[in-house]
Amino acid sequence: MSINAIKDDEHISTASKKTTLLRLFRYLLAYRGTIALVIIIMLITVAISIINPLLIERAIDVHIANRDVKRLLLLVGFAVAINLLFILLVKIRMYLMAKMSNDVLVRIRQELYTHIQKLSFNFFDSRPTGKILARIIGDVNSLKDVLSDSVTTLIPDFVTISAVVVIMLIKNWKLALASLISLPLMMGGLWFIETRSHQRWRIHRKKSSNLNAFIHEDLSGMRIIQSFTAEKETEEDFDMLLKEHRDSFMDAVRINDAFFSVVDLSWGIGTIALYFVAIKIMGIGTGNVGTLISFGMFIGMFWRPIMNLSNFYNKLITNISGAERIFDILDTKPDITDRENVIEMPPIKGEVKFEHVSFSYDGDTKVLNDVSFTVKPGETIALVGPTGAGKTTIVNLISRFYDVQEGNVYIDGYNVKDVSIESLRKQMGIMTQDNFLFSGTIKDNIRYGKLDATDEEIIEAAKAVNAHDFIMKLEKGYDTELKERGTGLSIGQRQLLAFARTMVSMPKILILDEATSSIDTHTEILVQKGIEALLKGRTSFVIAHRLSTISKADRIFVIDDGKIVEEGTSEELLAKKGLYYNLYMAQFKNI
Ligand SMILES: Nc1ncnc2c1ncn2[C@@H]1O[C@H](COP(=O)(O)OP(=O)(O)OP(=O)(O)O)[C@@H](O)[C@H]1O
Repeated sequence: MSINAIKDDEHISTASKKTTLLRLFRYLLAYRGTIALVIIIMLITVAISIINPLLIERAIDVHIANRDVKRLLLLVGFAVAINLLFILLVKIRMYLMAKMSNDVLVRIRQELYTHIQKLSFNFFDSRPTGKILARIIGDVNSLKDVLSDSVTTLIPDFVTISAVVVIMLIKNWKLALASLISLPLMMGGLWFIETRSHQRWRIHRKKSSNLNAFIHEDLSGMRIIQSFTAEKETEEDFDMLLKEHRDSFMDAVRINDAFFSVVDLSWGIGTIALYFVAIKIMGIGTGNVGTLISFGMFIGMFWRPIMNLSNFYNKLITNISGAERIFDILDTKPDITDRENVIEMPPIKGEVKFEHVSFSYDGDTKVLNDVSFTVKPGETIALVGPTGAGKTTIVNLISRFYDVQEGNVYIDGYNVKDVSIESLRKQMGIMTQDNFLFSGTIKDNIRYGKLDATDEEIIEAAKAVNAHDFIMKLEKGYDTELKERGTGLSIGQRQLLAFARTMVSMPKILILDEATSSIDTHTEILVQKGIEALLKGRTSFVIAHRLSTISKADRIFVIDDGKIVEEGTSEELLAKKGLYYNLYMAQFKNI
């Protein structure tokens, strides 16, 4: 199943509901202290609410019946005091619960984020970003109520229900049974609804994810959409996804609404049964009307928590698919991981060797086919070739973003699979065409290359790649805040910043996918010089588009159809009159 499409529903590996729930509640274990405190508070509040009807019964049947005003006033005073305590305790409980459930959400979100960062390119190749975002933000949010309600509802309401049932049975078992007569009806009803509801909420979450992915892509590509005046087409897609989202919601919510009707109905039947048995069968009269009133209150105290529990159950069903989706990501293993007992790559010189490397992205089509080469430390290699030839794939394998299926990749004689990924990538500088700039200052963006770089190192790196002058012309220099993705800067300026970022990390091996976009001549010269500064003294692989880079390279690899078909300096290759000559003539003859 394709998951690399916005309109396709994701495939989620679904564990049983019980497993998902247990896993979710395991997060609460870290908060045992808070939970214990909340339970104590709840027990006190439950006790207070159970005492209330007993106080009323006593007030009516004893003190009012005996016209004992003094005792009645004492009783009222006691009732006010315990109910004020009740209000205070509820407030404390709400604070504790809100804090705990938020902390758990933060933890889950952090776990997800850290895990996603470890996932391989393969994971990102196959999913629109919006769908990943939907899980980190939306699905995690959906757990908030479930987590807090599980403590505030589950435990105390079970305690209340059990206590009320025991008291009712002790006081009058016939009335108790009459009140609870509709319990089987409710349970059957809820089971019937639940089996149908869960599936529908699962579908709804997938539709939300699709919509999210679409909006994310649409906003990221807004410039393109507007420049191609494709607003109408995207609007149609949006409408379609919105309709699916709405329909799936209506579908799910329709059946959920029945939840409360079932509980209401059962409550009503229980109340009618109570009064019917009490008055018609047992003939309870005016003498012990207090018992009847307190039973009426107990019935409420029995059904209200049942209502709460069904409400919780309802939320659980609505949101458990969110938890399933989160655990689905947490259970996704990165394809590229450190083997057991990997060693740390020592500081390298920069020799790169491919030995009979073949590679396929999908396990079917070979994108690289028996590629072998050795590059000496400090050499600059230009990779050229038609589009789709396999240039990017070669450089992706050097940094081990994917694992080769056949053959081996060695750096300084170390197989890249035998060293830790971190120690390998730390010594490489990778610059793609998308010079991604983050929101933050210019300084922060350059420092990204080496997190502990001093301001001096940053300025030195910027000077080396010719970025310093334009930075100093900005209003706040290195402290200028960049807008998202550096939209306030020109393309050339963004490139220079990306150069500085790589420069500061001082990599031994540099991988550069040279940008093709045309920039003004002045910046072009700066960029050109920036590239030269970057390449100096390190092994470099440049997917080269500029003639100047190509002609200055020590060697050129001409890639075609997953193979190195020609290799040599520009002059040597031109003399051969092969593929390079043709590419060169097609691209540069007018320069
Ligand atoms: N993530 C991927 N999943 C599946 N196939 C891919 C992936 N990336 C690239 N390919 C395929 O592998 C082949 C080589 O792609 P690659 O990006 O290495 O070519 P390239 O020479 O760098 O092309 P260009 O000059 O256009 O960037 C292409 O046929 C491409 O469609």
